[in-house]
Amino acid sequence: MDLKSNHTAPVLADPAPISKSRLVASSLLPYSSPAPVFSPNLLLTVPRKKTGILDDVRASSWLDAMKSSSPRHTSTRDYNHEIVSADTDVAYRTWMVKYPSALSSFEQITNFAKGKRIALFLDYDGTLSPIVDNPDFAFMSIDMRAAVAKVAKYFPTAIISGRSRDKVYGFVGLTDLYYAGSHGMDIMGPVRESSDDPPNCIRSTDKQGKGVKLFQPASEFLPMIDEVFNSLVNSTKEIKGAKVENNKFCVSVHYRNVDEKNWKTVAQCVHDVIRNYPRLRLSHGRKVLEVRPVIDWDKGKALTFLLESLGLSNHDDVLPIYVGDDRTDEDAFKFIGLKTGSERGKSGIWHFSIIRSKGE
Ligand SMILES: O=P(O)(O)OC[C@H]1O[C@H](O[C@H]2O[C@H](CO)[C@@H](O)[C@H](O)[C@H]2O)[C@H](O)[C@@H](O)[C@@H]1O
Repeated sequence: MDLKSNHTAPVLADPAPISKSRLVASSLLPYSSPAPVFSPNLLLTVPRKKTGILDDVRASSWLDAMKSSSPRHTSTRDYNHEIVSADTDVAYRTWMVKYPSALSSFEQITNFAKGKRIALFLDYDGTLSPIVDNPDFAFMSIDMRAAVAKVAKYFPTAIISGRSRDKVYGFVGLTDLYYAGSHGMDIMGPVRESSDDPPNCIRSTDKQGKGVKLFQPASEFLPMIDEVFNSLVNSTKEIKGAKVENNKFCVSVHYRNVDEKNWKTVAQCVHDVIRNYPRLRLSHGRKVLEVRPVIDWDKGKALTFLLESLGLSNHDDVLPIYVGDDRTDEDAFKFIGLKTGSERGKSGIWHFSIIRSKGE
């Protein structure tokens, strides 16, 4: 990997699929076989409806989804060696074989990256910051900020978060990065004179006065999202521990601090509000229900948009890397897996094992 080159990278993400621990996978394929094959199905384990509207919160799949999107930690490992406890199930072991540790495979990954232009895409919560009880206090460490600042000197680097863009920028505070908030529905990216801008894309300047492209494909949903946010704040106000967060183009309803016996009530509140909005859908995150517009846009599409804006799309020598830990990150993994697969006839995923506290 040429650290002096000004561009590109492998994709690291955290699907936390069938496992009970946080994982980070990379869609890089090691040179050697057996090649881990990217399997989107493996990563998508929570039942979802196409419309996103839940028909019946009493259905067991609903609470199952809430529980499985917040897996409990049962295994122990360190950063260099996989140490799997006795209760780790077969599916998890199989997964680990298919998607080996990125840290143990680091040489393979750097070999793969040699001569390539890397673009780095990072999720925020659970990836750059630890998962904490209060979403307002999910600060990244000084070391993490320094590491991100350093890598951004060598490679174009973007954060793609479920948070509002302003909020995630407030947490990260680095000016050399690009930021996409609201699960990619609010992108501030680089301007490339030769590219055609899609509708909803405007040229603007950032806080430093630098020319930027602002792309908000769900802008028409702003009033609806505000309305839904207010309704959800109101309907959940009696539920102890529930917290509703306005992420501009989507709304998060947190149940991390709600007693599990009241999760159904949270679900019912969300259901009762969004049943009146057929153009909104629901997705699951870590102990959070996310209400978002039904548009064909996600973190994978945001990654594609940013690559294009950087002038790095459709180049064989470009290696995008995505690091993430949540279900919404799977859209980005999927894009990178498919891209890598179709362009190189193969694809690869690695994971990072990160010690996670119980119930995180
Ligand atoms: O795409 P991300 O940057 O990972 O954002 C996804 C959601 O992250 C935040 O919630 C999660 O982290 C909180 C702080 O650690 C934690 O309290 C919560 O339980 C997690 O779900 C954020 O608050 C959400 O708005 C984001 O959508």
